[in-house]
Amino acid sequence: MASLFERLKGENRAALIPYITAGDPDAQATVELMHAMVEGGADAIEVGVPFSDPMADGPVIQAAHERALKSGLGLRGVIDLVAEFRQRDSDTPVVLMGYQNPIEAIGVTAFVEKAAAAGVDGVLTVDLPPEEADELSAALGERGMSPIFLLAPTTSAARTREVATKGSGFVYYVSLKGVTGAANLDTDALASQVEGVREACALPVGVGFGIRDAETAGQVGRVADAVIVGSAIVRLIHEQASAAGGMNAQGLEAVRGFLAELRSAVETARH
Ligand SMILES: O=P(O)(O)OC[C@@H](O)[C@@H](O)c1c[nH]c2ccccc12
Repeated sequence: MASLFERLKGENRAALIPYITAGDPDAQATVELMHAMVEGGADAIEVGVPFSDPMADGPVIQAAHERALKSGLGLRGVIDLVAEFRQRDSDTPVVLMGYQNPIEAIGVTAFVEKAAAAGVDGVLTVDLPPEEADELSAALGERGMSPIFLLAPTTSAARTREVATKGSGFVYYVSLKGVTGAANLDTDALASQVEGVREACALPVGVGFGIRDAETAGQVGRVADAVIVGSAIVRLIHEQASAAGGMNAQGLEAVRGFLAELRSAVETARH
């Protein structure tokens, strides 16, 4: 994770990090989609773990969780998919993105062992605040994985400093109030907000929520260290999969093409 941000500093661009919900439209498609996104220009991938009550997520990603749960995919199955992805891609960082409950069901130690063996690089537990995450964070750190935490515009400087000491890899700055998939990203305000985070936290700053096309990706790529795109990709995957009754070559090509558009916006953002 750290070496990615080091390298991109040299290239003077932000990382492009797409999010997908594992198991949507099905488990096999997830691995193929991960490779397609890397081919399109993803620098790292956030893989969402299906959960019955994804309360930080808006309607697009909530529906993806429901579809994925129908296919019966759980946390263990998601980690197996990462291991399968690793057979053909040993570099691209993978961040597991999920809620606390499935981790507790497996147990922190068993979860961390399995994730490390599969080649997971970071874990973001949406509903686990840093002050309650010591056990998980320590176990992740011992196995070279990054605990990643969320910051919001409402997060105090004191709390930002705490996240700076407890997190690693990068911090995830939620650019607006509300749930994933919102449409009211204010990129003008973002520059000073990200500056504020940087004053209290030396980790790279990833920004997500409301980035939906090349234009918004470029605007965020000017000021953030990572541009995180979720709902727009999940929506595209669903459109393609429902039109074709599954993820076929054409669907994968559409996703690859969308990533390539985002990537070129991120590449030119600071030049
Ligand atoms: O969907 P958006 O608005 O593009 O935002 C990214 C987001 O979906 C992704 O990072 C994510 C998916 N589930 C989450 C839960 C909490 C925080 C972030 C996330």
